[in-house]
Amino acid sequence: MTVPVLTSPDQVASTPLRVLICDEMNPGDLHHEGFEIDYEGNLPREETLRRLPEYDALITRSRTKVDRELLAAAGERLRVIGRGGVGVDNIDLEACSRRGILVLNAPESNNVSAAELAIMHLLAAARGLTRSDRKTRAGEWDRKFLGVELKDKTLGIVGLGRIGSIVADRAQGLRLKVVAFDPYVPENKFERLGVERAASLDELLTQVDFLTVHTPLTGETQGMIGTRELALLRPGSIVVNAARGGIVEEAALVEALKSGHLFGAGVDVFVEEPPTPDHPFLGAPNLGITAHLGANTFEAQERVGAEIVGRVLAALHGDVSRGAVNAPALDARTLELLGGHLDLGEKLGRILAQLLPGAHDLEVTFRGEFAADPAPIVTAALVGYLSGSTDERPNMINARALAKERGLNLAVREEQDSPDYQTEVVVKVTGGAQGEKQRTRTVGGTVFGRSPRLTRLRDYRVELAPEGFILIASNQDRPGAVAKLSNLLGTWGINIAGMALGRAQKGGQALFTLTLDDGLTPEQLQAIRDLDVIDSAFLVRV
Ligand SMILES: NC(=O)c1ccc[n+]([C@@H]2O[C@H](COP(=O)([O-])OP(=O)(O)OC[C@H]3O[C@@H](n4cnc5c(N)ncnc54)[C@H](O)[C@@H]3O)[C@@H](O)[C@H]2O)c1
Ligand SMILES: O=C(O)[C@H](O)COP(=O)(O)O
Repeated sequence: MTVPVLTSPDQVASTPLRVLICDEMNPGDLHHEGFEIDYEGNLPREETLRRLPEYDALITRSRTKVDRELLAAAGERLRVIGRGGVGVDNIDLEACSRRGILVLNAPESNNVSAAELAIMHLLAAARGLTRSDRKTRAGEWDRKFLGVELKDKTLGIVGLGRIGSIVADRAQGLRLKVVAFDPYVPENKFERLGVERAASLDELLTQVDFLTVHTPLTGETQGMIGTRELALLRPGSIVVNAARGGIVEEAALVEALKSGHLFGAGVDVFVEEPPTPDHPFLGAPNLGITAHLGANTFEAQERVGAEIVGRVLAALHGDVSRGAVNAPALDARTLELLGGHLDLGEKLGRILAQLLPGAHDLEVTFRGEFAADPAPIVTAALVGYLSGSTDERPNMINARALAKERGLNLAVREEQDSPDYQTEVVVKVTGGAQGEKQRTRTVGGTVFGRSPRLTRLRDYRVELAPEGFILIASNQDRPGAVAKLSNLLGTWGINIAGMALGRAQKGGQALFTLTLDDGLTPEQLQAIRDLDVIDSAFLVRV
């Protein structure tokens, strides 16, 4: 795979490349040959916008919103944006990609500090720190308050990534039992960390005394802890959010504190930062607040500065192997030859991520003759399999490294013969706890012209355009099943865009796959599962 060379060596030698750091960090040594780095700390936004056209790269933290306005102000010169930290939700990645701007982050540098802050919030809430501090300052010597011990209690972690894992380790040091919910992480990571795996979020919530969230803010995690979820927690629980504002719904959290259902809470992050003076958090009882300080330690900012400056300078020299968040980068010729297959690989990966997340093995089989080295199709399948579960936005540059970090083993097989199609790509994932029965899921596809087609789902042959929503239903092969299902979809006004039937043998288990123009509500999916002619049904989004 070829990555874009952002700057030719001649250019580097003749004109210094200019980098603007507009947010506060410890940028370390600013003298690097061939570069001019301006560190401005908290540069006012209008100044950033005014000066940006003179720079090749911009380095920010979460304070600076990299939106369309900023990109428009930047003009043509800006080619790299470095985020000194993990979360890139302040950056419009789509707009950056469209303008050909590479976005990098520094996800390794501040995770210890963020994890320690989460533990601090847990302890502070358990012992009523903010309440006692406020009262004592106001002249009230209140020694009646009774806190709770952490020892022998259970901590629930949502998101067992870099920070969640460190929190688990520190919590075990405090003699807490740790249970986590993270469907995207393989079993061996739970085993290595000595953390019990919860099969679902609800299962986690009902068995913990304390809850802390450490996921990125995605469509799936936004509001994932709301009124219903908080009610599932035991009375007297404590909730911590040092990840992103809105993962725990703000109004629901305030309500649960006011009603006394929660003993306390700690937050480091808000939906809108800084919060307005009338924000309901500010009057909520036993709620410890910090001003998005998770990464604010001397140590973290020293590491963040060195890491992001190093990555940005390397990228300006054409090395985008570390920290790339956006921009799949293949040369035009490979894209031309493999384009449809890359799209296919990503779609197969995305389908498998929904059928069997958290796998430990992913195997890709290539059948037939491909117009170019098919290796990038493996990367595309990884992009699809890993997307939606990490802040790092898997792409063609970082997907293999992310897979390695997650303990996802890769295998590739090539078969010369492709009996049914000119080429076929089959992707199989395997997951499950060590010593337990392993589950596998297989999907396959081919390309007609430049359009991907599904050719195989589990052990069944299908032929379907993988688009929109795919309903996968299995039943005993007998008359009437399709009619009952399509009638039901018809009563909900849901249009069937395509359909494929497959069966292992006459009268045996059959699988039908329908592509739908719209999704289904959980109730509609349940109604399908309840049909007497259906054994199981899943909906995947491609
Ligand atoms: N407060 C701060 O200053 C501060 C500092 C650093 C990071 N952060 C935030 O902390 C969060 C975690 O960072 P990280 O570096 O550990 O990220 P990470 O990508 O290493 O880990 C995130 C984990 O969340 C899991 N996940 C994703 N979607 C999920 C879902 N729907 N349900 C359960 N688990 C899910 C992923 O599988 C992954 O293991 C991010 O939101 C980041 O922005 C905050
Ligand atoms: O995502 C992150 O890295 C943290 O939220 C830290 O953000 P900050 O660099 O703006 O403190």
